[in-house]
Amino acid sequence: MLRWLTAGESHGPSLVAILEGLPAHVEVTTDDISDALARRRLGYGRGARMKFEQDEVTLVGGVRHGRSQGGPVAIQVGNTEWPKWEKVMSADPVDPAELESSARNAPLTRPRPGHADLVGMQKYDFDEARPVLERASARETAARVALGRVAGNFLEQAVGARVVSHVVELGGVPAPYGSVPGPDDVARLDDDPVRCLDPDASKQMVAAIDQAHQDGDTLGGVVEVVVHGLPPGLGSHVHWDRRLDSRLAGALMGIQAIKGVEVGDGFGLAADPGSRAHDEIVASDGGIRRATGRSGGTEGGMTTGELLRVRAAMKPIATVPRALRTVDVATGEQTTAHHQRSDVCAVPAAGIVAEAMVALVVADAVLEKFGGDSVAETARNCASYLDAIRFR
Ligand SMILES: Cc1cc2nc3c(=O)[nH]c(=O)nc-3n(C[C@H](O)[C@H](O)[C@H](O)COP(=O)(O)O)c2cc1C
Ligand SMILES: C=C(O[C@@H]1CC(C(=O)O)=C[C@@H](OP(=O)(O)O)[C@H]1O)C(=O)O
Repeated sequence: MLRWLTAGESHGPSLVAILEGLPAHVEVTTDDISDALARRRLGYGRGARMKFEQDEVTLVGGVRHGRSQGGPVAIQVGNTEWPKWEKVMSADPVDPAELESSARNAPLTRPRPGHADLVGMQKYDFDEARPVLERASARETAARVALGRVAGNFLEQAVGARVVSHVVELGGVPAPYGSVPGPDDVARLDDDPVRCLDPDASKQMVAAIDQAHQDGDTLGGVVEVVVHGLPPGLGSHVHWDRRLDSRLAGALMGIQAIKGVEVGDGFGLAADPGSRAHDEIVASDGGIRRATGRSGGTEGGMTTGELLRVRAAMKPIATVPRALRTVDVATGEQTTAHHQRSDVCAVPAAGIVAEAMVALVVADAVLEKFGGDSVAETARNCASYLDAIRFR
C-alpha cells in the first residue's frame, strides 16, 4: 500500500512530502523531480509568481545513489521567496512591532468568493484569511507533483505504464474530441502554451486567456489524463472504496478548484443508448481487445487493460481581478474581495497535478495487485499474472 502526505504553506520556507510503501530500486533523482516541478510552472495565463519563484528540491530520505531503498521517500521543496516572508510566516513568535510595519502582514478581512477564505476563518476561528489561504493555496500541489514523479517512475519501471495529460477545454474553447496523446507527445505538449494537442484550439485558448486578462477576469477548463500500458484488473468490483474509478475520482476532486471528474466519456455516456455507450469485446491478434474506449478503460471499478482515461474540470481562479462582492468581516460592511495578484488561468498546471494524482493512485493499485518489495519483484509478479490470463 502506498501512503502519501504533504505539509507546508504557500509562503512558508518549504513544502514537504512523504511517500510510504514504495518498493526498493525505483530509479529517481533530484533532477527528475525538478523537471516535474518545472512542468507544473508551465502554462500561459499564470501570474508573476511563477516567474520569480523557484522550487528548490532536496531528497531528504528514502533514496540513495539514485534508487529508492524501500523506506519512506521524503522530499523538501524549498521556496526561494521565503526571505520576504520570514517574519510574516515565522513559526516562532515575532515582535509585534516588526509585524505591524510589514505590508505583507495586513489583515485579510475581505474574503474571496470561491476560495477557502471565509469558511476557513469561520471553522478554524481566525479573524483574517492569511492562515487559511496559506494552506488552501495550490502552491501545495508542488509537493504532490514531486511525489507523483516518484510514483510515475515506479509505474514505468515496474509495469511499463506511462501517464500523460493534456488540456481538452479552456475558457469554453474545446479541443477536437478523440485525440489522445501518447508518451511521444509529451515534449510537444510541454512546448505548447496551454498544453493542448490541437494547434488551432490552442491559439483560441490563448486568445481567450488574453481576453480574460484584459477584462480583469479568470478562466477554468478541463484536463484529461491518460495512462498507457496498464494491465487489466487494477482496483476491484467487490467494494465501493476498492473501485479504481472511485479512487481516481477522489484523488482528482482533491485538487484545488477541481469541481467535476469524468471517467472515459462520463456524462456523455448518460445521453447515449446502450448500443453506442459500451466498448464491444473483439478477438484480435493481441488477445481479447475492445473496439472503442468509451468507458475510459475501467469496468466494474477495474482496469480493462485498455487505455485509462479520466477528465477533471477546473473552475475559474477565485481571485478575480475585477473583484467580486464580499463582506469585510472586521466591519460587517459590504465591499469587494481582496486582490493583490493571481493567475488568470492555471488549467495547464492543473493537468500536471492531475497526472501526479493519477500516478499515485494507479501506483497504489499496482502494489495492491502485485505487491513487491523491489521493482523487479513487482515486475515479475505482473508478468506472471499477464501470462496466466493470456487466454482469458
Ligand atoms: C495550479 C493551480 C493554481 C491556482 N492558482 C490560483 C490563484 O492564483 N489564485 C486563486 O485565487 N486561486 C488559484 N487556484 C485555485 C485555488 O487554489 C482554489 O480556488 C481554492 O483552493 C478553492 O477551490 P475549492 O473550492 O475547489 O477548494 C489555483 C488552483 C490550481 C490547481
Ligand atoms: C504559488 C503557486 O500557486 C499559487 C496558488 C494560489 C492559490 O490561491 O491557490 C495563488 C497564487 O499565489 P499568490 O496568491 O501568492 O500569488 C498562485 O501563485 C504555485 O502553484 O506554486
